[in-house]
Amino acid sequence: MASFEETFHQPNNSVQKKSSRIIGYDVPEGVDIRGRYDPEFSKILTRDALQFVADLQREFRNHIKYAMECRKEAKMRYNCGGLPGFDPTTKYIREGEWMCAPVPQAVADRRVEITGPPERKMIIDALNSGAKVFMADLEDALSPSWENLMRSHINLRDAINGTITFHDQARNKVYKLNDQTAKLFVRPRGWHLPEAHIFIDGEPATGCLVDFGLYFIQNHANFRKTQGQGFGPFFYLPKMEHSREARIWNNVFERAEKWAGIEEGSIRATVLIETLPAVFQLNEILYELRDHSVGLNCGRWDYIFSYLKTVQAQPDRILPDRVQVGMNQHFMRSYSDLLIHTCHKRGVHAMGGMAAHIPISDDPEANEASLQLVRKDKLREAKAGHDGTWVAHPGLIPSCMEVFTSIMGNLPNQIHTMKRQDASILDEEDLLQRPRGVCTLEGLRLNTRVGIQYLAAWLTGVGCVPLYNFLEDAAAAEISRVQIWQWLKYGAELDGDGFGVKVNADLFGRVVEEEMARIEREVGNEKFKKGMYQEACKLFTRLCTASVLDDFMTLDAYNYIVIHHPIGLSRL
Ligand SMILES: CC(=O)SCCNC(=O)CCNC(=O)[C@H](O)C(C)(C)COP(=O)(O)OP(=O)(O)OC[C@H]1O[C@@H](n2cnc3c(N)ncnc32)[C@H](O)[C@@H]1OP(=O)(O)O
Ligand SMILES: O=CC(=O)O
Ligand SMILES: [Mg+2]
Repeated sequence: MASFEETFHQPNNSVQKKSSRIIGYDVPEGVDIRGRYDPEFSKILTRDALQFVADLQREFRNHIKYAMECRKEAKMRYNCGGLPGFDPTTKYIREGEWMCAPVPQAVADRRVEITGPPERKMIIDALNSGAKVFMADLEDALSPSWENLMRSHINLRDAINGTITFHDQARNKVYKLNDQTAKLFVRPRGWHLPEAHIFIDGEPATGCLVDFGLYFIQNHANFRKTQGQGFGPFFYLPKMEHSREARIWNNVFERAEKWAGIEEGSIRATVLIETLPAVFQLNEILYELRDHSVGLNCGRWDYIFSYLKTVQAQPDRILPDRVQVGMNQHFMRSYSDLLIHTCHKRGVHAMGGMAAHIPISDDPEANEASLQLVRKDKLREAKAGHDGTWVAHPGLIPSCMEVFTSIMGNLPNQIHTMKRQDASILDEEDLLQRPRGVCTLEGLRLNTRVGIQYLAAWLTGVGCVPLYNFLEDAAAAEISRVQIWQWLKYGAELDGDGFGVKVNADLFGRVVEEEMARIEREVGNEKFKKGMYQEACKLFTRLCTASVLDDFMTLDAYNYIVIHHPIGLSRL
């Protein structure tokens, strides 16, 4: 018999033997789990679940590869001076008379939705929060370490079973679900991210197929009984750039429905419109998903990030300070108005964007001022015709609920009452109008401080953090990263605060040094030493100064959080 040493260090550790006792996952042919073994995780990673994920991977991997190649090809066109626009070959879809399937009763009213990573306490708080929907986020708000991912699935399963509890030892407080809870949506990762702890046929699995597959197989039956009134499960789909990517999701849903023996159109999804190319595909995306759609959402933080990426080769499109790129910019307002018009024409929800403010607990005056800004933004959304909106923190729910109710009254949504016919004429010029505003040294400093702190948190497994009274997640931090890259590349002039200096490597180097010192002062010496600030600084600096812009900072950062077991196996 092989020694413990020999068996534990075998390259395929899906099944690890300790003496004669099996301590590994029971995997189907071609599947290799390289994440840590845990008996609790094995209840999620059942043989059936892994077979289902492997089947999805095998059926769709070439479609995904093709879609990712098309993204590269489009990027090349934009980098040669092109801009995204409406596709003449799909005019018949934009102008055709068709509707999405009727909205299920269970999710007709979505006036306030709360989001958050599926941590145990957070899920309970969010489901009990009084919001209509909780979007459990495996994407912008989650650092997708193996531990986080597996625990998220355990927590989601327990939430849907209604058995989830959490004991806060420090406060001796027990958390459990109320009788009335929010409806649960799950957001899997974007198409571009691999899941490097699960290999299928020798390749890392596609992250979102793992997220979808494990969640669906475990929960579809219970979800439809307890949450969806016969429909579901419900999803949010992030970061798509083209309707061909929506078609893959539609096919995945059909495949899953067939597998589960449930009616076609049971699964429903809201697509985040959060890339610049996707705003020219609103109809096409809804059309592909028309039997599975519950609308579109303005993912405005990623949208700004995507704007920066898409126009990266165009020095005349330098973005002003991040804080100035709000919904008052013509291109942002046009995006939201066109989205509302399109969704309502096709009979589905047009969801608003995330309020990044979070309560300021130690300063009532500042808190009230911040809440006023949120109310103003939400009033704009409700009046424009959005059917609901996003908040990141339960403290914002009552105000946002009040604002939407003041406009919608007892109606569950505005799908049939706010057609926004006026927005039907919005064209490429409106959607691509150059943003106005100024660049400042303080903007450069803030981007640097926020970007480094966010990455430092992400590397230690925290995907969403409060920084300077705002939430910072992957989408928001990406804006900071790409903005610095753009300012460096084109030597942007920081004239907004009277300094009149040009951004160059020297200035950025000094800012990084000074902001690292400030971070150390703010978080304290002890936390700074123990944290991942130096690693984050190195990574962030590399990303900002790269000669070729990285598509996503989380792709590089992911290499730091992948831990293969047995420890020491190569990661990708
Ligand atoms: C661009 C986008 O993609 S947006 C979508 C992705 N981003 C998100 O989902 C952000 C979600 N929000 C969060 O993660 C958090 O609100 C943070 C990290 C920003 C701030 O969290 P904290 O510092 O814990 O906030 P705070 O201390 O004020 O929390 C107070 C209470 O509210 C709870 N809480 C805070 N945010 C949430 C939330 N989103 N959902 C549920 N409960 C929450 C806390 O757990 C805490 O509960 P307790 O009193 O029972 O202990
Ligand atoms: O996911 C939401 C966003 O704004 O990005
Ligand atoms: Mg996003």
